[in-house]
Amino acid sequence: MNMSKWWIENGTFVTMDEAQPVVRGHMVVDGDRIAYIGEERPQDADDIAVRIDGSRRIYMPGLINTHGHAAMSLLRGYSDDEALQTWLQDYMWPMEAKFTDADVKWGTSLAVLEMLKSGTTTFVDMYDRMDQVARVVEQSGMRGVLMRGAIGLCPEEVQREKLAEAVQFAKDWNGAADGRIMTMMSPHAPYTCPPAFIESFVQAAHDLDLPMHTHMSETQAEVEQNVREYGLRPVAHLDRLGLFSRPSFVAHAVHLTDEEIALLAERGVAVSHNPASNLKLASGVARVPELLKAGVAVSLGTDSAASNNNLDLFDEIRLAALIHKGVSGDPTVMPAHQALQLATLGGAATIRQPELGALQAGLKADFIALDADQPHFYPRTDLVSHLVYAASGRDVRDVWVDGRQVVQGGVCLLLDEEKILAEAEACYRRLAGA
Ligand SMILES: CSC[C@H]1O[C@@H](n2cnc3c(O)ncnc32)[C@H](O)[C@@H]1O
Ligand SMILES: [Zn+2]
Repeated sequence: MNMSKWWIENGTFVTMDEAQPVVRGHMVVDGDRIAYIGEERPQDADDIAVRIDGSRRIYMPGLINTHGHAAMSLLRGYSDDEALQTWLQDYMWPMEAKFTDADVKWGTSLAVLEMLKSGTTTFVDMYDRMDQVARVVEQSGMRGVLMRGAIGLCPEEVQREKLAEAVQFAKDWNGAADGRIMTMMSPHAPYTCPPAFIESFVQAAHDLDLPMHTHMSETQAEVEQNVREYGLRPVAHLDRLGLFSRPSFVAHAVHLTDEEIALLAERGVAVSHNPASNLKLASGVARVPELLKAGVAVSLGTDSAASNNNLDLFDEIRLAALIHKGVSGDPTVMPAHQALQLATLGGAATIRQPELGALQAGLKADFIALDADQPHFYPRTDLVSHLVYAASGRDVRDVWVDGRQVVQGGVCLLLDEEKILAEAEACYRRLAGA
C-alpha cells in the first residue's frame, strides 16, 4: 500500500489540458505530483488507502498571480482614486518608508491568506525585506516567485547596497521551501532606476543565471518621460540595457506600439497583465489580444491590494475576459477558455514553470476545489464559462500545493488566521499614527 498516494473519486476536473479539457472522473495524487487523471477508475485503485469524495466539487489548477507586492495589503483603502505617480510619491512611498520587518511579515501574511483562500497557489512578489516574505511563504505552504525590488533613486553607495541585498536574497532562497520558492532579479522600473543600475542587475542575473522582472510602460506619462530622458521608449531602452537578454517578464506593458509587441515576441519576454490595477490607477488597458496574437506569453497579476483592492485572481480573469471585448468592440477577442488560460498555463509560461498550470499526469499537484453546489454554477451548461464569468474566489473551499492540503473547507491549515488579521490591523494603526 502506497501511503503517499491518494485519490479524488467522482470529481469534475477542468484540466486546462487540450487533450481532455473537462474530466468527469478521478484524479490520483502521489507525493507532490498528479499520478493519474481520467474517466476510468485508476488501475491500482485497490492499493490507494485514502479516498476523497469529489462529487460536490469543481477541481481546477491553482491560479498563478504573476505580479504583486504582498506587504502592501496593509495599505488597502489607504489611498484610492489617484493616478500612479501621485499615488506612489504622495501616499505609498512615504508610508512604505515607515515599514518595519514586522509590517512586511504581517502585510504579507494577510496577502497570502487572501490569495490562498481565493485559489491562488503561486504568486510573484517584488518587494523589500524579502527574507520576511520568504519565511511567510515557507510557513504557509504556498509557492512564491520572490525578488528584492530595487528603486535606484538614491546615492550610488545605497544603490550598491540594494544590489548586494537583492543578490544575497536571490542566492539564499532560490529553491528553498522544498523547491516552492524561486528567486529572480528585479529593478523596479525604467523611471526609478538609472541605466547603470539596471545594467548592474542584468549582470547579476547573468552571473546567478536567474530570470528578471520589472514594471514597464505602465502609463503614457512614463513612456513620454523615458523618451525625454533617454531618447527611447521603455521597450527599446530596456532592450539596449540588456534586460531582455535574460529570460524575463514585465508587469503592465499597457502602452505598446506594434513594433514593441513584435520585439517582446522576438525576445521571448512575457507580460503580466494587471487589468484591475491599470483601470483603478487610470493607466489604460493593455493590448492583450495583440500580444497573444504575436505569440507573447501573457498572464494575470493583481498588483497590490493598495491598487486593486483585492487579491482575488478570479476577478482579474473575469475582467480580462470582459474589457478586451469592450475596448475592441469584438466579443471574440478573449473567449472564456483563453481568459482562464492566462491565470493558469499563461502564468506557468511567464514564470517558466512548465510543471504548473494544468491538471495532467506528471505535473505538480497544485490545484483547487470550488463548491459546485453554488447557484451560479447552474445549470451545467459550460463549466469553463462559469469559472470565468460567474465564479469568485469565495467559491474556493480546498487548496493543495505540491500535493499538500493548505486550505480545507475555506480555512488555512498552516496559518493562524485570527492572529494575522489582528496583527495586520495593529500594523496599519501604528503606520497611520491612529
Ligand atoms: C521596490 S518594491 C516595489 C515598489 O513598487 C511599488 N508599486 C506598487 N504598485 C506599483 C505600480 O503599479 N507601479 C509601479 N510601482 C508600484 C511599491 O509602492 C513599492 O515601492
Ligand atoms: Zn507593481
